[in-house]
Amino acid sequence: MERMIGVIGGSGVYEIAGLEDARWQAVESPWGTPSDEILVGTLDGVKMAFLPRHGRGHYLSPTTVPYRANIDAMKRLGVTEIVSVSACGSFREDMAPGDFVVVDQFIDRTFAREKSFFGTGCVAHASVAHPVCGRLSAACLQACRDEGITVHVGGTYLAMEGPQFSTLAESKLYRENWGCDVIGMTNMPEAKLAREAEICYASIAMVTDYDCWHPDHDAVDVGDIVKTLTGNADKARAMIARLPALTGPYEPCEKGCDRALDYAILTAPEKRDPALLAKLDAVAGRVLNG
Ligand SMILES: CSC[C@H]1O[C@H](OP(=O)(O)O)[C@H](O)[C@@H]1O
Ligand SMILES: Nc1ncnc2[nH]cnc12
Repeated sequence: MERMIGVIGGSGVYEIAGLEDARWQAVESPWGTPSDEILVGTLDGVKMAFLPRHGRGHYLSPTTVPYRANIDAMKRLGVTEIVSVSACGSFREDMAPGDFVVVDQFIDRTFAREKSFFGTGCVAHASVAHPVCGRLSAACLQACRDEGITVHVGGTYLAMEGPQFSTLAESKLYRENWGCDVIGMTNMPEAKLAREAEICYASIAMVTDYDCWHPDHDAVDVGDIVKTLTGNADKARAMIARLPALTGPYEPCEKGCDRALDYAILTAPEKRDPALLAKLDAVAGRVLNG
């Protein structure tokens, strides 16, 4: 197996620079059309694949991002690890706009999205107790530090449906009662689907604002967010450029992300739906055909 680092770019991150032999490649998926073509190339001898989550021109909302098609397309390309970079609001005074957070937990409050590749005809229950890959997250942390980025180790990301920002009552609930650190609209179900696809996943949340709980920041303003977003996007691209050198050649995941489906599928072989199995060829081919 060869390492291929996938990067999913969030708001403000619609391309990455410096790839050798770079080309935008269309990838077909039985789960729909991915957000965009995928920019493939090589960086320091490591294969890379970049996908802008909202599409170039930011035409997809957090609800309409085709999360399953995106993860499936990455799997079909041979991506072994996904680094997600996302804009987020902060619930903590010390996580200031411009800071990065290496997310390690999520609370999923999204409700209008398809969240699994599995279902009737092939039921599977993957564990997401530890929803990010510790090894990949450590590499991202190192890359941030090497770039001189102010980075926080660990944080709980509240994934909301959006597209509106939170009410003050919601913001206080997530911060004061639920102990969340940051808030965004896209990392769920992306992280869950990456786990089902047995792809290591790390999330770097880039703080753009203090949401609306902060006494000095009355309401979230997209104009202010965009100002911070541009600087964050530059830092994200610099961080990503350091990853190939830090990760080195492929090795099986010591945390087991690449074996997440080993005991997950419950449906008896004779009860499995051939049409669903065909769609699962990339995501679950290792366990279904192995
Ligand atoms: C730009 S403000 C809200 C928007 O930004 C984040 O997107 P992403 O996670 O893709 O960086 C947030 O989740 C919202 O979709
Ligand atoms: N405050 C916020 N809430 C949800 N998503 C965001 N993305 C950036 N800032 C956000």
